[in-house]
Amino acid sequence: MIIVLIRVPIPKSNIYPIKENLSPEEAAEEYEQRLKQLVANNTLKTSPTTGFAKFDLMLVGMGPDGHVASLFCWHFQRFEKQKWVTFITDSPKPPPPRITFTFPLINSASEIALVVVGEEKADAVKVALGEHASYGYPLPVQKVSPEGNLTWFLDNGATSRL
Ligand SMILES: O=C1O[C@H](COP(=O)(O)O)[C@@H](O)[C@H](O)[C@H]1O
Repeated sequence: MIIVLIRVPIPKSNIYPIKENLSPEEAAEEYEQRLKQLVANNTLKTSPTTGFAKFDLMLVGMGPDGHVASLFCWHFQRFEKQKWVTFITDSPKPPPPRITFTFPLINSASEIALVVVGEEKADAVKVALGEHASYGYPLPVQKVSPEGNLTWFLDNGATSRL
């Protein structure tokens, strides 16, 4: 992400990196408070529907297991309803400790671009977008539902099983 950000004219002061010297729990709390400050000083809008911060656009990826952000299938964080930012210490994909936006925050966005590249993600894409495909449980990616448009950007590998 840093590689992307240094190529676009975003002022450094508009980039909010995760504080890596804190524990995951502290870092998640600190990040949530920073977002709330941005709402308080009108830098970020609030969704009138949910009361969570409302980003104009979120760029979201998906793992081969259908996880988005760091919201994984068999982890309770995907069901968080109150917090804006949460943490995980046993992510199945390295690194184990991570912090992540929660679904209520993600889904308060105006627009989401879901960018999925690679054949290893084709099964999860089929479950999310194909007819009658299912693993028998909903994948986190199937819970991505912004207040405005959700647009998928897929390469040939990711669509190979549709
Ligand atoms: O762990 C993660 O993986 C997904 C997918 O990553 P990708 O490099 O295969 O596109 C990513 O979207 C997510 O933000 C990250 O936490």
